[in-house]
Amino acid sequence: MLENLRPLLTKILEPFAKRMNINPNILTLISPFIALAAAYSFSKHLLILATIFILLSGFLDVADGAVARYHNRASKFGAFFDSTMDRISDAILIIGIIFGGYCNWLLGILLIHSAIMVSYVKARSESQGIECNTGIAERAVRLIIIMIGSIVSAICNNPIIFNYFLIVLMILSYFTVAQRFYHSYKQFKIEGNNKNGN
Ligand SMILES: CC(C)CCC[C@@H](C)CCC[C@@H](C)CCC[C@@H](C)CCOC[C@@H](COP(=O)(O)O[C@@H]1[C@H](O)[C@H](OP(=O)(O)O)[C@@H](O)[C@H](O)[C@H]1O)OCC[C@H](C)CCC[C@H](C)CCC[C@H](C)CCCC(C)C
Ligand SMILES: Nc1ccn([C@@H]2O[C@H](COP(=O)(O)O)[C@@H](O)[C@H]2O)c(=O)n1
Ligand SMILES: [Mg+2]
Ligand SMILES: [Mg+2]
Repeated sequence: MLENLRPLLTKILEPFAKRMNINPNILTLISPFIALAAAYSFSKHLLILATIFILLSGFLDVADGAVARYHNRASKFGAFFDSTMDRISDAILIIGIIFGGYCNWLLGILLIHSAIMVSYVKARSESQGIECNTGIAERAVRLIIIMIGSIVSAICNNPIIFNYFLIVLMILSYFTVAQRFYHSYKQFKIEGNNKNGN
């Protein structure tokens, strides 16, 4: 959904990437620790601070790729490491939200499950050679929903508002799983038909 913004983002991040001639894996590794700070902030009901940490963690997630590409350091391990750290960050954030009491354990489990399923379906599809960059609630969108929910809830001083945003997040995440599954199903079918000469 936000993939169209990538060229613009690459341009914006260029001056940063130019100056940061370091191993991009360092940025990738720092990101989950910042997510941990966000989770701790959620557990202490510091919603605005948590949002700032999510923004910073998300920034590192876009910066690692930008640095890797700018300095020709992009690697297959880097892509794998980036994706793995993102899954860890996703779970850490939700655990902090559960500890903060912004959702019950069932919604929390479903949020973690749906977030992991979104990228699992993509990863399995891509492992079979099918590109799967589709679906409404990719990671950036999921983080933005959490940030907006957190900020609105802080401004209105009403934790229930955050809970409503989390319910929407869970629904959109499972919807994305279905979108990616259907997309892959169609591609596998086309591939099968081509092989059979239909
Ligand atoms: C607060 C300050 C101290 C520091 C802040 C720095 C500022 C300069 C702000 C920077 C803003 C901005 C650049 C930060 C964006 C944050 C975040 C919302 C974006 C996170 O992007 C994730 C990224 C993931 O891509 P990646 O390839 O690394 O990882 C893939 C991912 O894990 C996939 O998972 P899934 O399938 O999607 O679930 C895996 O499958 C892949 O394998 C894996 O590779 O995505 C980047 C895509 C987009 C192009 C990003 C567009 C971002 C927009 C421009 C964001 C605008 C954000 C606004 C600033 C948000 C404001 C909200 C407000 C605070 C309420
Ligand atoms: N440590 C890393 C992180 C990322 N990459 C490369 O960037 C791609 C992801 O780009 P984002 O802008 O979305 O972060 C990833 O697929 C890798 O090619 C890397 O090499 N090393
Ligand atoms: Mg990244
Ligand atoms: Mg990432």
